[in-house]
Amino acid sequence: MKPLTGPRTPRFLRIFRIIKLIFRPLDYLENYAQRYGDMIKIGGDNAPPFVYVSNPQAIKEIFTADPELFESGRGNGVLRYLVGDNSLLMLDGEPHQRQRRLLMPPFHGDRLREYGQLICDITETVTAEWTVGQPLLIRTYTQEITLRVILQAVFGLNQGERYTQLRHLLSTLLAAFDSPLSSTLLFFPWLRQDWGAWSPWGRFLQLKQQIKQLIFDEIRERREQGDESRTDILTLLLSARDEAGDPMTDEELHDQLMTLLIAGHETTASALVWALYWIHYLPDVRQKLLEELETLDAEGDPMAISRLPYLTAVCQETLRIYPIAPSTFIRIPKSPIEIMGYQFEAGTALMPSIYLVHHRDDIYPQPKQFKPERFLERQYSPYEYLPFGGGNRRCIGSALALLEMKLVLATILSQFELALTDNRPVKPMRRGLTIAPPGNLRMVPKQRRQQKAPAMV
Ligand code: HEM
Repeated sequence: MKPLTGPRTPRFLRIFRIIKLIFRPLDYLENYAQRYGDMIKIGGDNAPPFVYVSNPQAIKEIFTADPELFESGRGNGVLRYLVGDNSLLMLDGEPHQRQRRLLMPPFHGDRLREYGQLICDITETVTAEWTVGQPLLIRTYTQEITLRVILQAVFGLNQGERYTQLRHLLSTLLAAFDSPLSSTLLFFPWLRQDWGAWSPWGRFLQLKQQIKQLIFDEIRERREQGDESRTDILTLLLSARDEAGDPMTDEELHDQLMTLLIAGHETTASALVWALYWIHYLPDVRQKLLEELETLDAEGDPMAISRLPYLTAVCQETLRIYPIAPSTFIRIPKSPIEIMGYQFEAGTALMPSIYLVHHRDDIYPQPKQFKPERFLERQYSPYEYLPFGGGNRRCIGSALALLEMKLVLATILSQFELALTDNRPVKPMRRGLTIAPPGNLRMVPKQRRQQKAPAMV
C-alpha cells in the first residue's frame, strides 16, 4: 500500500490553517501540492482525514466507481442552511438519482434552446441602463442577468411583485457570504449565533424565512391554478409522483427550488465576471472574439453563437484557470476502499481538487497563463478538465451555464466597447464556498457599438 502524506499541524495551530483556507484558498492548495504531490492528506489523527486528490487517474476511479460506494450529502452539511434538508445536494443513493432524473431534462436539449433568446433579451434589458463613460460594478450586472434567467427557468416568472421581492431578497441573502470575512460563517459553526437582525447569522435566517414564505406562496398559488401547460421547472415538479404515487410536499419543493436558484446563478455570475475580465485584460483575446462574432450570419439563431469555437474556448479557459468551485463535492466511502494503490478508511473525505488538476503543468503547459487556444489544439478527458465536477454528481446546470456565458458575452461585446478601469492583474478571492473575482471589479463602457447582437435580429 502506498503511504499518504500531508501536513502534520499541531492542534493549536489548526485554526491558522483554516484561516489560510478561507483567506488564501489557492495558495493553501498550491503550497500543499508542491510539498505533498497529488494526494494530500489533511488531519486524520482522531477522525478520518480529508484528502485532496489531483491525480486524473484517481479522479477517474472515483467518478466511475459505483455511486453506492460513496456518500456526498453528508459532506454538504454546511449548505443545508441555504437549501434545506431535502435538497438534491443533501441526498444520496436512490433518492438522489430519482431527483436528478427529474431535474435534468429542463437543463438539456430543446428546453435549453428555449432559453437562448431569453438570455439575449435579459442581457439587453439589464445593460440598457449602462451609460457611456460611467464606471460600473460589473458583478452587479452579471448577477442580475443570471438571477433573472434562473427565476424564469424555475418559476416562469419575469414580472410582478413576488418576482421583484424574490430577486431582491435572494441577492441580499447571498451578499451575506460575499467576502472572505463574511464567509467565515460557513467554516466556524460557533459564529452562527442568532442574535436577531443585528447579528449576521440572525439577519441571514430572517432573509431565508422571508424567501421561504414567498416560495410557499408561489407553490400554493400554482397548486390552486393547476395549469399544466406551463413549461417551467416548478410546474414539472408539481406533477412529479414518487413510487407510492405521492406528490412532493411543499417543503421538498421549496428545497429543490432554492437549490436551483442558488446553484444556478451565483456561479455563472462569477464565471461571467472572470470572462469579461480576461477578454478586456488581454486585447488579443477581445480582438479575436470580435472577429469571430462578425462571421455570424445576421439572421443566425442564438444556438449558432453557442457553437463558435473561439468563444467556446474562451469560456472553457475561463473555467479552467480559476474554476468557480475549487473542489467538487466531497466523496465519502461507506467502507474501506482502494484507489490507485492507496487505501482509504470508511469516512475519509475525498475531494477531487478541480483547481489543482487545472494547474498541472504536465496537462496544461504554462498553467498560469490564459490561453484559450489550448482548447482548440487538444481535447482533455473529463478527469483532466472538470469545472463542473463529474460522475453521478456532475453539475446538472453545466449546459445552461455555458450557453449563458456565451450568449451574454456575445451580446455585450456586440453592443458595447468596454474597458477595465484598472489594468492591474486581479486576484481571485473567496466568496462563500466558491472562488470569485473581487466584487468591486469595475468596467467602463467606452462607447456603444453599431453592431446589433446577432441573436437579437
Ligand atoms: C459556471 C457555472 C457553474 C459551475 C462552475 C458549477 C459547478 C458545479 C460543481 C463543481 C458541482 C459539483 C459536482 C461534483 O461534485 O461532481 C455542481 C453541482 C451542481 N450544480 Fe452547478 N455549476 C454551475 C452552474 C450551475 C447552474 C446554472 C445550475 C442550475 C440549475 C447548477 C446546479 C447544480 C446542482 C443542482 C448541482 C448538484 C448536483 C448533484 O448533487 O447531483 N449549477 N456544480
